[in-house]
Amino acid sequence: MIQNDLLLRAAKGEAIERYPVWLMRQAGRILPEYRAVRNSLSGFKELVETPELAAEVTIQPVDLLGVDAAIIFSDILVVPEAMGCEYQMIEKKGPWFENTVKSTDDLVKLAETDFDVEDRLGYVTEAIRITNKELNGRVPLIGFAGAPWTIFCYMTEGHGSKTFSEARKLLYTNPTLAHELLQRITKVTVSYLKAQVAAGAHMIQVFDSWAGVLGHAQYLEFSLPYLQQIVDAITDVPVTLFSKGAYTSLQNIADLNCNTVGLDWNMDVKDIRVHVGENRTLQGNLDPCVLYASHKDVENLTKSMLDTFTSKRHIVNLGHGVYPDVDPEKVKTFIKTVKNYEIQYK
Ligand SMILES: Cc1c2[nH]c(c1CCC(=O)O)Cc1[nH]c(c(CCC(=O)O)c1C)Cc1[nH]c(c(CCC(=O)O)c1C)Cc1[nH]c(c(C)c1CCC(=O)O)C2
Repeated sequence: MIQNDLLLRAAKGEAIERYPVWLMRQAGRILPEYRAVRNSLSGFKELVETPELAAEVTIQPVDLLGVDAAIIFSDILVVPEAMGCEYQMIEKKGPWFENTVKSTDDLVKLAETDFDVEDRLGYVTEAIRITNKELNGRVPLIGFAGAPWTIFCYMTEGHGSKTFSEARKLLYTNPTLAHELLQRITKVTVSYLKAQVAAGAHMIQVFDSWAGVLGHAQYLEFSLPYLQQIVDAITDVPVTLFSKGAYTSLQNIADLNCNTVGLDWNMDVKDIRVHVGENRTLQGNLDPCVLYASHKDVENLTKSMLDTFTSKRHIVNLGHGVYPDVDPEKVKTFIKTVKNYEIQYK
């Protein structure tokens, strides 16, 4: 039994007393308590791969910030790694893959997709089990994975990019290879997410962080069918699809069998509600930069966002992950404002 199950009720469209609130990338980054754990280790990956410590930093924002959900501390890049593309997390630079997939030869060198997820990613499911034991039902625990398109971006490009032109190049020069790789990623992602649910994740979020580099037709061809396979396979818990920058495909995303659609801060909540209707919960979407403003402005701008909601079907969040140098006190003001806001749509 979960004591505070607001998040799950909001995702399913059930009655709520107030809007639930959590932050993407709340585990880590902004908390000095996170950095203390992180700095005692050799690096980010050691933290990700040590279940007791991953559980500890997962729970920190619940204790210190008062969010209505925990999200398991891990990374979307554990999936390509399990498939045979090892990554390094380079300080101040981000992810780096020594081996990328650019040809059929590269594809055949990858691991078979029918490996046992517990074998290669058991540290994540173990972290989920430990977290739930320690949370003791206080709030739900969110599991997650990258969308196949976003994982494809890292596996082909090898690192972050503004344009992901290497990834997009493949869509034109070798679409067959692209689809093969996307299908492989999808297969592993489905097994991985099922393992997270079996271990105790109460909800799943799929991050399509690089949706915005694709045009509408390409999104429909290279991302949406794979998201569809995922939502159709994860049936036991609510699923959120967050496709950053996918303005022109939002209706198609909402038409998939998901519970919640994540919105980035450029998306207009009112407008999207008109198009999506009452059958989906919307998550988001305060500009993460609002948290650099004064406490008074954080409060006012959060209230202004809440005033645009015309439904109970909302989960409050930022429009993307919280930025690393944000003052945790501003995050607390954001959370407090949401908690004190009187909801009109019960
Ligand atoms: C694109 C992406 C990645 N990882 C993730 C995404 C999708 C979300 C998004 O769009 O922001 C998802 C992610 N990464 C991390 C989480 C933990 C849970 C949470 O708090 O939300 C989650 C959900 C931890 C992390 N992942 C990373 C850190 C920082 C590393 C550190 O502590 O040294 C954390 C806490 C590193 C990471 N991991 C990634 C990058 C580009 C980087 C480097 C830059 C950055 O910090 O964002 C890939």
